[in-house]
Amino acid sequence: MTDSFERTAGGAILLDGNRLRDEIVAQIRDDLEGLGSPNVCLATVLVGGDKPSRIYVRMKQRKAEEAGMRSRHVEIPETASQADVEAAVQELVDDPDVHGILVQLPLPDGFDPEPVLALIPPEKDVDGLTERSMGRLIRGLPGHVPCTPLGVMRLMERYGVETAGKRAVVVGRSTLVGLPQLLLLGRKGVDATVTLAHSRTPDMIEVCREADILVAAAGQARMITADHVKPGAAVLDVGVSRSEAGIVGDVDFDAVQAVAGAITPMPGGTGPMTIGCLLENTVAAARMLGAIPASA
Ligand SMILES: Nc1nc2c(c(=O)[nH]1)N[C@@H](CN(C=O)c1ccc(C(=O)N[C@@H](CCC(=O)O)C(=O)O)cc1)CN2
Repeated sequence: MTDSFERTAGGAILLDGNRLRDEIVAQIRDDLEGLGSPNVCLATVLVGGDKPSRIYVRMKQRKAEEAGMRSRHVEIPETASQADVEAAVQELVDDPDVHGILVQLPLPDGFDPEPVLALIPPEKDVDGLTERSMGRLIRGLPGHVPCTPLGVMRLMERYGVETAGKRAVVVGRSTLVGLPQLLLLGRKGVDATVTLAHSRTPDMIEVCREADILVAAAGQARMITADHVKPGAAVLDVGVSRSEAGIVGDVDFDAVQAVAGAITPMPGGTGPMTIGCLLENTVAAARMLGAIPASA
């Protein structure tokens, strides 16, 4: 790992997602200004009134605007029908001025996300979560990659965490994070040897302690303790639990930072990177759709 980065009290490199997200936003803003500020538009769809989802969507819109993009927002009440949601998404699919479409997940109970996501063509699927984008990821074809696991990769790259020949353990098997993370870590050129651990994994501590890179994405507050971590390992926390005391990750930061070689804070680690990568995917979408010159 390269030195001269900010470190925790215990000496681990702080994998600062806010900082890298801000660098990404500034870079996109400069690039778009250099191209004469073309129309690049991210559309967000929020169904129902879930408070965290509303916060995430607002953050996405705000950062998109800071990056010099347009943002379009469609809000659909929980009383609407599945057909209403599908019609709203179809309208965005058909609109040539919209380059990226993001349906905030989870949808409220009673809505099926699959037919909604299936409407989004791969070029506009800036979340990378549709069947076709996931299939492309598995097949190694070009396409948008899910933002949170991509953000984990970008953080490791930015802070010089080596992956080739290293052992990686991903805890959690969600389609949003765990499964695509597994694929990204094992990709040619990244070349980690990856283990997927989950709620039915026996000997979780021993499995995690083998990891040079540990990605915690189980949604179990502070489940990763110092005992789970090999000294010097990079630990990336993707889990989010909300408590009276605020946001809590899957990693017991205070204990683990004393053992790890590098660690994400929570908040301020992988969450902001989800948004940074979403914006990068949106620029790539605009390029695929011809709104930005291919060579830029
Ligand atoms: N369609 C999608 N839905 C969801 C995704 C997603 O990638 N696509 N991921 C999560 C939520 N999410 C983005 O939507 C997200 C979560 C957290 C953050 C973030 O920056 N968190 C901050 C803390 C913010 C707070 O105060 O609440 C941090 O970690 O520092 C951004 C995006 C589920 N749904």
